[in-house]
Amino acid sequence: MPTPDTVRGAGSSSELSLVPDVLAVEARKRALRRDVRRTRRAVSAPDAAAVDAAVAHVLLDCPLLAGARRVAAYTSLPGEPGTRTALAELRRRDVEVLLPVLLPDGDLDWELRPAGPTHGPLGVHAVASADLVVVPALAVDTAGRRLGQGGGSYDRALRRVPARVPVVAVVHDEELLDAAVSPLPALPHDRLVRAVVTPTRWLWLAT
Ligand SMILES: Nc1nc2c(c(=O)[nH]1)N(C=O)[C@@H](CNc1ccc(C(=O)N[C@@H](CCC(=O)O)C(=O)O)cc1)CN2
Ligand SMILES: Nc1ncnc2c1ncn2[C@@H]1O[C@H](COP(=O)(O)OP(=O)(O)OP(=O)(O)O)[C@@H](O)[C@H]1O
Repeated sequence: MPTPDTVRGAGSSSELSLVPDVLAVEARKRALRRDVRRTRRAVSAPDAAAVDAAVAHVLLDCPLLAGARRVAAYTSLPGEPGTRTALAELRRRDVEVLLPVLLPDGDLDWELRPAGPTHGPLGVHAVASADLVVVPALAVDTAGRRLGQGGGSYDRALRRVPARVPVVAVVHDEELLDAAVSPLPALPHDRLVRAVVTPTRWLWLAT
């Protein structure tokens, strides 16, 4: 699959000439984030509650979760497809849930819910102990590219996740883009996600 938006990283012989490309990719990411945030602000409270329930239904029914004992996830923020029902159901099923704690440098520490024998943050590498990692995104394309909030937090966290552990992003249906038609802009540091969950379906991505 062509990836015209993927820019080669440091070490390339034409590194300097790529700087404007990097700036252009970052500008395209910013514009896309602005568009998605604007659309997300328009979601009504009743719709958000229905989406929260629908996400739980899709996520908990999908084979990604089968057998998982520890899941890294997140508590949804306003506008994001809700994760509250799914988190409550995971706890009801006695699945351990790791939740992110944003560090001052943008990296992510992790807390266990319910708390384990040791309370408090477990360290940035705790995400490696999950059987499944559920990540927020503003958009995802079918090649697995993910557009996040722009802090680079999950790019760092996902580097620590073993390759065998599936990473699944949660987006609204219209935020899942066809990579052949509208590929998301991406840079070398961007980590791909393996699957996506929307309020209506889940699917593996071409990674
Ligand atoms: N639910 C959730 N938790 C998360 C993330 C996330 O994207 N979603 N993160 C992902 O890394 C980390 C926290 N980073 C975040 C960074 C920015 C925003 C945010 O709400 N940004 C504003 C826009 C700010 C701006 O314009 O610059 C917004 O969305 O309106 C949220 C989380 C860890 N926890
Ligand atoms: N491994 C890393 N270490 C330090 N900084 C990084 C790392 N990966 C990415 N960054 C930086 O984070 C910034 C934002 O990256 P990017 O636009 O990909 O964020 P994002 O994936 O959309 O956000 P998030 O993961 O927080 O939701 C970039 O300036 C990038 O250089």
